Amino acid sequence: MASGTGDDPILEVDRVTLRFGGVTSLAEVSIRQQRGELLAVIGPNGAGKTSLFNAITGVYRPQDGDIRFRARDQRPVSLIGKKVHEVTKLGIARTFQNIRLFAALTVFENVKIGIESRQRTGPVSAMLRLPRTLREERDGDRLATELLDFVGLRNRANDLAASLPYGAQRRLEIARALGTRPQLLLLDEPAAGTNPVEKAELEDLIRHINTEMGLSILLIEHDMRLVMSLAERVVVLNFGRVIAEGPPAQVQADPAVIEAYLGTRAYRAATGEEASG
Ligand SMILES: Nc1ncnc2c1ncn2[C@@H]1O[C@H](COP(=O)(O)OP(=O)(O)OP(=O)(O)O)[C@@H](O)[C@H]1O
Repeated sequence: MASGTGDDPILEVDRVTLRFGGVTSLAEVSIRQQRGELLAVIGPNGAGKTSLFNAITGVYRPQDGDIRFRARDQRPVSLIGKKVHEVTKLGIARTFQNIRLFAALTVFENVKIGIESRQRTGPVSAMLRLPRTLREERDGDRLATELLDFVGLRNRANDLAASLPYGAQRRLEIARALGTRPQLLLLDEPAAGTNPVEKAELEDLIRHINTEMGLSILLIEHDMRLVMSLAERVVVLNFGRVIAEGPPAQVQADPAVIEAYLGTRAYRAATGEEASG
């Protein structure tokens, strides 16, 4: 759901280089995402996809380059040197490749944690239960219920997060991320480990977040069918470099991409070839 025809980037990754000792996980990576766009980042294992998310969200600080985020009606802000919670406050949320939920808390409480990370009340006013605290709490409860409704988990609100089936845990993680009221949502392999039914539900959910909520989405996903069906544009990383970008069909037919993927599980899944080694 790219917004109009004008150039209105929400995220600009500008020649970013990230190294760990001798390993270069991102090499002069440049990516420009338009507001409202559902952009996928693909690439073989170790290509640098999660490193890119970690660089955007303040987990890692790149040695070179800049990353700029522009919230609606705001000036661009550099994310370099920002802490994880500062990046969240600016309007960027993420989910993780390996689900990170509070297993011993309820479904509702998990979403409330996301919401409270953006609320303004400090510990003192929370303790004194000042009017603003009470109002924020009511608003937070309402938003949590709406989000659980949106991801189809309202009837599981009081269950422990750990008791949910795997696909539902993935949807809960997305609800928690949405609780921070992001403008840009980073999804790191949201369908990993899910069965075909759960995958179809996640596909619908991701599409709705993009079209109904109007959020920009940056999606890392190994499932090519999902990428091809959801993404408007695809960026391909290999050994930390961007080797191709464009509409899904064009990227899929790109010889450099085919070569990078040849023999990998993702390629076989995409082409329907049998796993022959
Ligand atoms: N904290 C770290 N310390 C050292 N090397 C790292 C670190 N994080 C990432 N790397 C290296 O950076 C490279 C890119 O890794 P990254 O996890 O970003 O790839 P990926 O594309 O997300 O892979 P996958 O699809 O397997 O998740 C790899 O060589 C990895 O070993």
